[in-house]
Amino acid sequence: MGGRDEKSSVRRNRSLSESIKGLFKPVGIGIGGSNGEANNNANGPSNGNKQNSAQENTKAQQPARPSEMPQLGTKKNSGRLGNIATNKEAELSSSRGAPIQAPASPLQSPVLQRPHHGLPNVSKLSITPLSPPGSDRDSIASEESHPRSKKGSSGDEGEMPDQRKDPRNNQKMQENKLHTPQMSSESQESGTLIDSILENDESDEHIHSKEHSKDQAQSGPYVNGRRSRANSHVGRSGSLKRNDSLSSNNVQGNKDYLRARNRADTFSASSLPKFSEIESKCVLQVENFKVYENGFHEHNLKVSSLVTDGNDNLSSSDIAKQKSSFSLSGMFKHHKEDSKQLENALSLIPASRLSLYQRIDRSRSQAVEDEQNGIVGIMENGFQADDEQDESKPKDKATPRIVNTNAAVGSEELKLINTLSEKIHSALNGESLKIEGQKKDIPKFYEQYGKPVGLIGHGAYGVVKVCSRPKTPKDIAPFATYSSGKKLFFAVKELRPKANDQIDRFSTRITSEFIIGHSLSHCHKKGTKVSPNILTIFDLMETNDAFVEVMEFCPSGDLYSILTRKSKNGTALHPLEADCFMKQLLHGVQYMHNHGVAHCDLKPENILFYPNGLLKICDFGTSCVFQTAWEKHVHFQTGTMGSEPYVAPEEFITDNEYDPRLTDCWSCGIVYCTMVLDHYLWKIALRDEDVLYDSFYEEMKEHKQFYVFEEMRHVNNEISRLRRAALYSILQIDPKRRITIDSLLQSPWMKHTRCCVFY
Ligand SMILES: Nc1ncnc2c1ncn2[C@@H]1O[C@H](COP(=O)(O)OP(=O)(O)OP(=O)(O)O)[C@@H](O)[C@H]1O
Repeated sequence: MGGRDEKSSVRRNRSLSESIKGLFKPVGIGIGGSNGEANNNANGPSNGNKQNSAQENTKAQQPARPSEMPQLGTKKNSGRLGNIATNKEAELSSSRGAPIQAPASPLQSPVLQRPHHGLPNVSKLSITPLSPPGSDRDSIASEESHPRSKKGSSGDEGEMPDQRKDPRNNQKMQENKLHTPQMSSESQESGTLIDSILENDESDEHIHSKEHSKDQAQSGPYVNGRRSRANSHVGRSGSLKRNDSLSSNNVQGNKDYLRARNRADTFSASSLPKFSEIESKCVLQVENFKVYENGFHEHNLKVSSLVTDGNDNLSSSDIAKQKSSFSLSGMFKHHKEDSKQLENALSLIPASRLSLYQRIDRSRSQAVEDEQNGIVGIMENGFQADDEQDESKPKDKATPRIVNTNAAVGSEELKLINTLSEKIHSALNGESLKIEGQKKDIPKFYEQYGKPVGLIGHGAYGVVKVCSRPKTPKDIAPFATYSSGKKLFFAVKELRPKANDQIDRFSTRITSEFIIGHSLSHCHKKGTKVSPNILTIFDLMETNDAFVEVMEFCPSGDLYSILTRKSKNGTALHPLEADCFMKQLLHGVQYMHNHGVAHCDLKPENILFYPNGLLKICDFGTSCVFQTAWEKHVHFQTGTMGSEPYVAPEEFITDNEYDPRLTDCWSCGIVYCTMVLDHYLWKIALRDEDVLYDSFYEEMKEHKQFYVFEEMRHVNNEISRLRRAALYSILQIDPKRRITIDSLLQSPWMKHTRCCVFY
């Protein structure tokens, strides 16, 4: 493993600009660069473009955010390279004797004890300040109700019996107040019901029966546990329920639900079905997360607070007032100053006879047909004659031959990149934007996206505002953004160069962010659908003094805020809720990978939510294109990308070429652990720098186990086991041994996971 020196050489092999370098005829200053290289490589750029673009894009070089929403105080530095949230407040509170908010290791088996002697207080990795000593933690986190501390619990029998019986361990637990994803007795009991419910998931029938017979052969306690639960399931109310959870009513309930549930391909972002409409009893409730007798669940995430109502001059006390009094109805008021600024915004996307989406669709469909018919007009230089019907285009241009019709970056995106790059450079050089026919044809900003109604957050390049407009007859459900009543909402992110930004770097950053996000949320060939888990990017526009990116609005904000809010109440996410999020995350990442793009900065801050639990991956500013439409092979990366706690170990090795899909997979694993543990696993996956990671490394090497994973509890033994096995395969230090996203989605754990979106 590399040391710190290696890490400091933060760079990236192939940013978007590098990926496409030379593939398309430059328009002067565009990202396209020289086409000389491209002519030598019909299949796209070589893997040798290592020189520069990492520094352009890596977040390591971004200063901390100018300001943050008050409740995100600790977010400011969280997870940014070189700027980790060690969380002074957490240290402070732990030194005051606050409960340790971490998987301390009181229950580890003797064989696991040695490696983590002398570990620092893991609470330093907390993502939020700890609760004050003696604070009332949620039942799920309560050590008293921990199944393993409960005499006669049917919890994890057969897994770690010695530990559970050891009174010293129980005492230590009392001292440490474990704050890991332990299940309360109630949850655990509900888990027994959930256990039987999960067995009846039609889609998992085969897997389950396989697992089940294996289980019968291997694990007596689990089978016995199920038998012993046969007639008594205790719900939240404590009332006894008969074990006929799949009575005819419930079966009908399931069918209704399945009918109403979002299929990924007929998906409506606006609303998941209301469970109250379905006849099924709630058997588990943790805050707003409810699990029903028919096995499905409901999230009800809180709607984020607006930081201001659009007037940027509000003081922090005003902000606090705003926050507490915020409701979605407050978003219906428009704010004059912002309206003026945005009213004159002009889209940088070129107007054309055909809409961009139509053209992208056409070019992809044409490529598929050509491929099927064996027709590829390859020119001498290996490029394909460009015979599209865009009349405005000079006839002598050629595009490379498309070999991968799934790729997010194809010829239309290349054209757009060059156009945008040119326009951004012109704008930054003070030249006014020239858009043909802009006055007549192009709808004004507020007609398209409405007027500003508030400010949702601050990013590294400016604020994020919320705009809303009334729905029109042209807006047909499912809407591509959040809708409430008669309104549609959009998130509008300002992008302003920072004082020390070079034009090229800024231009590359926003072009990457926009093009990758935009193409991912629109690219699909005939017969395939866009993933519901990728944030839709609508537009990139220029105002008088900034660029603005118009996006789908996610009213429940990001996962980081959700976790920090939860942490304040002393809870992590319920494992069933976290599993649902994980499945959605993996589907989103799988979609990206299928389209030749790796995210490279997956972390809670880049995962947004709808109140119904629908997850959206956002922030493609550091994503890399590992395969364009002209490339058959995956290009590997070098250099470190992303935010330290989520970065895979192989990224820190100097000049090591790694598969960005596997590093994304590692980050997903860390994100999952953060959701259920409520703290980072480690600050950085470098043995020299992080004793926690070192401990993980040693344990995995010597015992093929990690005490944190061994102690994690799910709703029952079987799911604990399946999840643990999956976590080991995700967090494989050697990427060659790491599971792929595709295989992970096929793993028994994910197959058993009920998810809000039906893929
Ligand atoms: N589409 C959206 N819907 C709802 N909230 C959003 C949306 N986009 C951003 N936000 C919120 O706005 C805040 C700032 O977001 P932004 O992406 O600008 O921050 P950032 O992480 O610094 O971005 P970047 O890394 O691209 O500079 C975050 O709290 C985020 O949750």
